[in-house]
Amino acid sequence: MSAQCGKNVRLSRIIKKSTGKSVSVAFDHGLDDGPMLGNIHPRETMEKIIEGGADGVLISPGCARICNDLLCDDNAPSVILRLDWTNTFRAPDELNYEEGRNILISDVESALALGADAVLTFMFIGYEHSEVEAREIAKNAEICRAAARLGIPHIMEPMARGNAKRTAGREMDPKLIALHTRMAAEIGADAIKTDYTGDAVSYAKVIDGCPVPILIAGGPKTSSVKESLDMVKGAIDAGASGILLGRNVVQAKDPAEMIRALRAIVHGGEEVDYVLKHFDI
Ligand SMILES: O=C[C@H](O)COP(=O)(O)O
Repeated sequence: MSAQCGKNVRLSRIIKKSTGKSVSVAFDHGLDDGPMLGNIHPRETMEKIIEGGADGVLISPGCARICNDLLCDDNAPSVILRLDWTNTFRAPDELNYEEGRNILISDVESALALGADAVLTFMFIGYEHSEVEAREIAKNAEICRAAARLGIPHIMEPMARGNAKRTAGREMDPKLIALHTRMAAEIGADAIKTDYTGDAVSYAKVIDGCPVPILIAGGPKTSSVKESLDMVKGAIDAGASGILLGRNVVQAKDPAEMIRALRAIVHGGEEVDYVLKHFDI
């Protein structure tokens, strides 16, 4: 029971009790994709994330060290530590891999030592060779058991990727998202970060079939700010427990102001038009 107490306390720092929602930022791109707009100088971006008032921030073990003093600030977000690395997002366009590869780079004990309030791992489904998918499940089950022993929430990030005919190009397919989010919940996820389907009606069905909180992932920066706000509003209207957005925050004109705008929608229940009018985003 005491380990569950630890999970509850830590998860409440990320998904706030007052609204049942979270505005968290994914800032782990350097680990898989290297330097890019928004992460060239990690400490500068982290200062913006803190200024905006994010509830949680997803970072790599290295970034937890680089930003250690910033993460001790009064208003610093909770740390969600990424425990795995992947080349899935670079393949196949950059390196011509047939399929992505994924591997653990840290563990739950190390995450606690770095100050994490939660750990997070990918759970890819849909690779051509089913043993890769099986390894993904085994990886998540292993981390899940360690997290349960040590009282730290395990957020799983299930995603339909790979070249297999049954998943290729179907990342936002409501049936696949319903499948992998439910699988993650049944393995033991405390919360889930995953793709949005693109509309509130189909997402409400995903959420209805998933017994643990879902935070949406953002994906590439949208062509307009309104598009990303519409995505967030749709997910919240569908019953999502919040957001764990990356590029649409860290590549925004002003990431701090973007976080404040997102908080108005997610925690404040504001409409997109109101936010566009009242925030300089
Ligand atoms: O899942 C990977 C990263 O957390 C990316 O986040 P993003 O797609 O919202 O930029």
